[in-house]
Amino acid sequence: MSDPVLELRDVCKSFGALKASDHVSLDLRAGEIHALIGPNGAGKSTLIAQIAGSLAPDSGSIHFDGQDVTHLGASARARLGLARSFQISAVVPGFTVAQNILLAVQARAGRSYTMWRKADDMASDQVARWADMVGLSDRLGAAASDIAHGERRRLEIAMALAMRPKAFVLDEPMAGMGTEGVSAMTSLLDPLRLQAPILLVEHDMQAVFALADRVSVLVYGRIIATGTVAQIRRDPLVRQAYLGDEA
Ligand SMILES: Nc1ncnc2c1ncn2[C@@H]1O[C@H](COP(=O)(O)OP(=O)(O)OP(=O)(O)O)[C@@H](O)[C@H]1O
Repeated sequence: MSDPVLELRDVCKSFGALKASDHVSLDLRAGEIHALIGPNGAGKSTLIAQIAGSLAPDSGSIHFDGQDVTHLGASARARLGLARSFQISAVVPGFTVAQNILLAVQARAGRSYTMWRKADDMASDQVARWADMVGLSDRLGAAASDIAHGERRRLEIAMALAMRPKAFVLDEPMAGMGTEGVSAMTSLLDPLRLQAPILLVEHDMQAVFALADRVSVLVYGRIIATGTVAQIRRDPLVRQAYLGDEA
C-alpha cells in the first residue's frame, strides 16, 4: 500500500485540564474519503485546526505528502496542497462566480498566466472546467453574494479544485442543507476522491454512510474506532458512545 497522503501520529492538545486531542493517530490514503465523526465537543474542530496548521499540537506529529509539517503554518500547508474548505471561506461576495474561480486558478498558476498572450483563454478554459465539474456552468455571471447556500458550497469546492490540491479537508459540507441539498452534495463529493483524498468532518450520518471508505470516531478527544462503514455501524462501543439507534 502507498504511503498515506496525510498522517497524524499521537497528536495531543489540551486546553487547561481538558484533553481536546488525546493521542490521536489517523491517516488519509490516496483515493479515499475518510470521515471523522463524533458528538459535539469531541474535538473535531480542534483536530482540523491542527491539521490545517492554525493550531499547534502540544505533542505528536503531522506528516503531509511525505513531509513533516507539524511546525508549518496554515499558508505553507495550503501551498503544499492541503485544501481546507467551508469554515474559512475564500469566496469574495462582490465578485461573480467566474471571477471567484479565476482567483483560485490564478493563485494556483502564480505569475505564469500573466506572462503569456494566451493566458486569458487558458484561464477561462480552466474556469469553465471547474464550474462544470460542480454544476455551476449556468451561474458564471451571478454575483457570489446572490447565489444560494448550496451553490456557494459548490463554488467553494470549485475554488478548492482549481488549486489542484493533494488532499481536501472538508468541514461539515452538509451543514445548513435540506435533504435535497445533502443528496446533491453527496453526489458531488463522491467522485472528488479521485482528484484528491478527502478528510470529511460531518454530522449528517446518511451522507457519511453513503460516502466514506473509512470512518474514525472521536469521543472526548480520543479515536475510539476506525473502520469501514459496516464495521463502525456494528461496533458496540461506537453505538454506545455515539451512534445509538442511528446505526
Ligand atoms: N480555544 C479553546 N479554549 C478552551 N477550550 C476549547 C478551545 N477550543 C475548543 N475547546 C474545547 O475543546 C473541546 C473540543 O472542542 P471542539 O470544538 O474541537 O469539538 P467539536 O467536536 O468540533 O465539536 P462540534 O461538533 O460541536 O463542532 C470542547 O470541550 C471545547 O469546549
